[in-house]
Amino acid sequence: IAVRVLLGLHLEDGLRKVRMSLVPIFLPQAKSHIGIRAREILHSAMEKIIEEKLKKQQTSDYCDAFDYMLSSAKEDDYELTMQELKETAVELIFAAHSTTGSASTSLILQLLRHSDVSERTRAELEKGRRSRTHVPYLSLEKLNQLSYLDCVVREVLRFLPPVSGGYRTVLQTFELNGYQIPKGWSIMYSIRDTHETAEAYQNPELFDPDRFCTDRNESKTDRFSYVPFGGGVRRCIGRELALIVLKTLAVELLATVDCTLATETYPRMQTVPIVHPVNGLHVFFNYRTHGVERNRRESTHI
Ligand code: HEM
Repeated sequence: IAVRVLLGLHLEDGLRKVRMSLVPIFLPQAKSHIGIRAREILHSAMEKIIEEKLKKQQTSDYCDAFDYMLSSAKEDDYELTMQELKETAVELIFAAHSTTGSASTSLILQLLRHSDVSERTRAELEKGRRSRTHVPYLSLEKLNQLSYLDCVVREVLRFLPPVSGGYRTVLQTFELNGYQIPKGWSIMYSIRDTHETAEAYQNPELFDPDRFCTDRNESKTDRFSYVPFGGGVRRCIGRELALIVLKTLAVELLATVDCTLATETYPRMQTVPIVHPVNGLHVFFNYRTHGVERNRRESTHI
């Protein structure tokens, strides 16, 4: 879906299962080697698909992210190379789709684990709603008014940040906590460790959306204590979109269904390459009608 919507590309069935490597080093004995090979297969297939797409004339008004990328490069009199196109395509698929998918799963998991949080979010949603039978009309303004929902989404991204960290090249020697970091080094900053150890947070091991409520707002004193989207000039460009997607998902779910776990125990979480439950999250969705459950049950594997 991400490939089609973002890039207007159609991957052959066989390629859907190709897993991309996120580790940019070649280790013959390690699994990253398999990943790098898979990425080569993906890149060469993508090259063919991109060439076909470039040949085709734009026949409809619909533009995908790929079309925008090409036209904005053209505006700057720049022609993107095939390598740049392929890398951008893979980056967009991973950066936009896997991250939001991971955060959506974590959001549902945390709502399941914390029924008090679900109920408070639902109560906020139902405030000012004319009828209990329909999903409220969602405008951006309405979403922005849901302050507790904002705290919940922010806490999900602190507690289970989809991306564990990022890479940087040191341009200038600097000192951090008494350690000298030399110019030219490649370093990794850890989002997870930051969220688990930053002094700004009271009991960081607890899932506590209230830490972001206006009177506490624990991350306000330290600019880099809350970094689910990275920081600085290379901060995530999809941040606002991702927050809207996550809040919309929460509103839709809380307004229309009750979720229950379809397995006996909560799944174990894995953090590599991106935070996700081992073997997925299995959930029953029970439709809500007039506050009463309709006798219809659907189990979904997220
Ligand atoms: C919950 C969802 C998301 C999370 C947690 C997330 C997280 C991140 C992180 C940690 C980075 C690295 C920033 C850095 O190096 O400091 C990043 C970069 C990026 N993200 Fe996201 N992201 C999300 C959604 C999206 C979406 C929806 C899009 C596009 C529509 C997107 C596009 C990008 C791009 C293009 C970059 C590279 C920016 C650059 O290198 O300048 N992301 N994201």
